[in-house]
Formats: sequence, structure tokens, C-alpha cells
Amino acid sequence: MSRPKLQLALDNHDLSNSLASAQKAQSQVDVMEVGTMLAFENGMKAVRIMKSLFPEHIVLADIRIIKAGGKLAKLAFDSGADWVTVMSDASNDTIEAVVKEVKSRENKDVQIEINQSFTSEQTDYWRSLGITQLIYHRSSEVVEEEVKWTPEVILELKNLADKGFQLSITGGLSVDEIKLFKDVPVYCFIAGRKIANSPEPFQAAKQYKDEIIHVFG
Ligand SMILES: O=C([C@H](O)CO)[C@H](O)[C@H](O)COP(=O)(O)O
Repeated sequence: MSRPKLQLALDNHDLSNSLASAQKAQSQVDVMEVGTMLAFENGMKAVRIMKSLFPEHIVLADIRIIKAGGKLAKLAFDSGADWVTVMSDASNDTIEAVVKEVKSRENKDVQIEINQSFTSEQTDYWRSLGITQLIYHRSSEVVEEEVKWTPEVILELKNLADKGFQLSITGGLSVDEIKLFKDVPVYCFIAGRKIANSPEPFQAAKQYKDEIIHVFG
């Protein structure tokens, strides 16, 4: 099992605070996420600045595409994003337009964020389009107290991995919870508030990274 990446989700509205956290945590992080809030507040300027400051990192624009997939993906990629997000409930046309934009470029990718539920017809369809990345967010809304990761969810994740998906896990994820996924080939752990809002973003990110190495090698 290869070592999962660590993604820092920057969801604060304030760009300079977000960039300061990113600067401090950068050595521990593989993926810099321009979170939905940051992108709404600052637009693609946030993506452009993020990529210019962190050219060696993967930059994800978490713009949660639901419509106008091709145009929005183009906008994010033209601004320097490496990955974009599209919601699982987007129409097939929208998802296909995003995939077309990804395939027309080099080293770009799309992550489908599962919203609420999904069917095996959908997952088969996404795979048939060549989509590999799925984000599993443990609650459909951003809440302070997240629900627990249950054995049923862990099994569901294993089944998705068996279908060939690369899984990103998120939603108030704590360092202690990483070990719950030891038997799942997680592609990426996404942590936001616990790193970005910490007084010591480097130390906070290092704790996640150290635990990922401890659990996955
Ligand atoms: O996707 C996210 C959220 O829904 C707002 O866009 C977060 O980026 C992601 O869940 C990580 O954030 P934390 O829950 O703060 O760890």
C-alpha cells in the first residue's frame, strides 16, 4: 500500500491568513487546497497566487462544480489548478465536460466529491469515463462535530478502492482517526481547520504526516 498524501484544505475567507498557514505547513503537505470558501471570497486569484507560491505542490481548486463543468474547469486550470472538484450529483453532461477539459491538458485531474449517496451505476459510469479520484466527506454539510467513521463506512471505502478509485478522506478528520483507515488504500487525507487554524500550522501538519507514516509506512 503506498503512503497516502496529505492535503491542506484552506477554507478561511482571508487569503493572507490562509497563505501564511500554507507557508508554515508546506513541507509537510503534498496538496494545497484552495477551499470553497477561499475560492468564493477571492476568486481564481487565490488559485493563481497559491500555484505561484507553491509550484511544486499539487494545487486543488475546490470549486465543487455542479453545472458549466467545462467552463469552470477551464477557468481553474487556466489559473494554475492541477485538480478540480465536481459534485457527484452533477449531470453526466457536466461531469463529461470536466473530464474532456482534463483530458485536453497534461497532468490535470478531477475529483468527484460524493454528496450524500451514490449508486453502483454511478461509480461504474465514473470509472468508464476514466475518473479515478473520489472524495469521501463524512457529512454532507460542514459541521463542528463530525459523525464517527463507522465500520460500515470503512467497508464501503474498501469496496470503492476495489473498483479502482483513489480515495480522499475528509470532514473534521483528526490525527487519532488516521489509524482507522489502516486497511484502506487511502490516496489522500484532507485536513483543514485543525491545521489552518492552529497557532502552529507546521506542528499540526507534522502530526498528521507523522501519523500517516506510522500507520502506512
Ligand atoms: O471540503 C471541505 C468543506 O466541506 C468545506 O469546503 C473541507 O475543505 C474539508 O472537509 C477539510 O476541512 P476540515 O473539516 O476543516 O478538516
